[in-house]
Amino acid sequence: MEQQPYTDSTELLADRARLAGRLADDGYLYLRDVLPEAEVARVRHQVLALAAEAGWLREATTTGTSQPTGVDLPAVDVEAVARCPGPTRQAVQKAMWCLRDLHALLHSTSLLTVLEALLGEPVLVHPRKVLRFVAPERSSVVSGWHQDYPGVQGSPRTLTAWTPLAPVTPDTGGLAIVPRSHRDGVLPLRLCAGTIVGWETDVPVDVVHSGPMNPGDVLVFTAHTVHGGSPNTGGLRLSADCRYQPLSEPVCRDCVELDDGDWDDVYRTWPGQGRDDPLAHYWRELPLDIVAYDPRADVAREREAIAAGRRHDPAAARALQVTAEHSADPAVAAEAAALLRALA
Ligand SMILES: O=C(O)CCC(=O)C(=O)O
Ligand SMILES: [Fe+2]
Repeated sequence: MEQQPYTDSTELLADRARLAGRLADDGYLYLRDVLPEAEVARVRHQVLALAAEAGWLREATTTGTSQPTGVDLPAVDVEAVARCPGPTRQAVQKAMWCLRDLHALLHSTSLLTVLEALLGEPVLVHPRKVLRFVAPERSSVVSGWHQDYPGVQGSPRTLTAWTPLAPVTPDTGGLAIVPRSHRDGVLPLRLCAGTIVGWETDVPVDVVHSGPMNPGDVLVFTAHTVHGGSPNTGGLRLSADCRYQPLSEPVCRDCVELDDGDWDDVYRTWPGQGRDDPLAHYWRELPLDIVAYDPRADVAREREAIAAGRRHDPAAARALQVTAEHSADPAVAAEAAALLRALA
């Protein structure tokens, strides 16, 4: 697998047609200095404050952890994060994700201008944003090669923006992109025990684009571009991602509604509990075509994981665990749990 640096498309920002042409050719854009650095730093400090409160950080130092760009990041106390009981860890991550400034950052005018230029029409910013707090050793399980479309559904023209909240170095790894991988629609998957979802895109990966990134830089890629998080052997990797689509196209309900709790729980942490806040429930004013999530591909994958489990295929371990925890069919979940125990 050949590693090459991202193609820097920053200078195409002034030329909408060439910018859109580059995205259509390569399946992604690497753009420097799109987001205001002070706004990124504000979110980073708030996330780090929550991490410190949870006891997840070692003493902040100004030596040793200094990154090349001069951002001083405290080191993560990996053992403390590992010791943290699951529900507490989820609560801390949820508190990070709820931060109003995180949501506001992903609505920044400078970023929306780029996405409107690329989509050529009014844009829906997906309400469900993602914050990733990746401690070094957690990265033995990576996001793995995948396309966003099967999970996001709705408009196939959806674009993802991925942005680091702290510098991405070769050690922390960032988001690797398989250039020109977006041209053949939805690609097949294969079982893979080392990824978060238990599957990865089943295509040969010859060339990968990656590289260091600074706060303010953004990667934009299509819903069919193959990409995945790189292993993190360094310090904390902090990033945010969000999806943007043409407002006129269908959007999947799961990109708008939360699985656990409702949006008012999120806004409870916002100033004035989000009352009269233009960022709260903003999509309710918009003429959305909301469609149901189509579970057929997930169901087929659950069946495949079960079949592989019955063959004692160790590659099915993670997919069986996900099926055991999340299948909508209790009999399938129970069989997945039993097959997983048999594999161990
Ligand atoms: O940061 C990662 O590990 C994965 C991010 C990703 O898959 C995305 O933003 O769509
Ligand atoms: Fe993704």
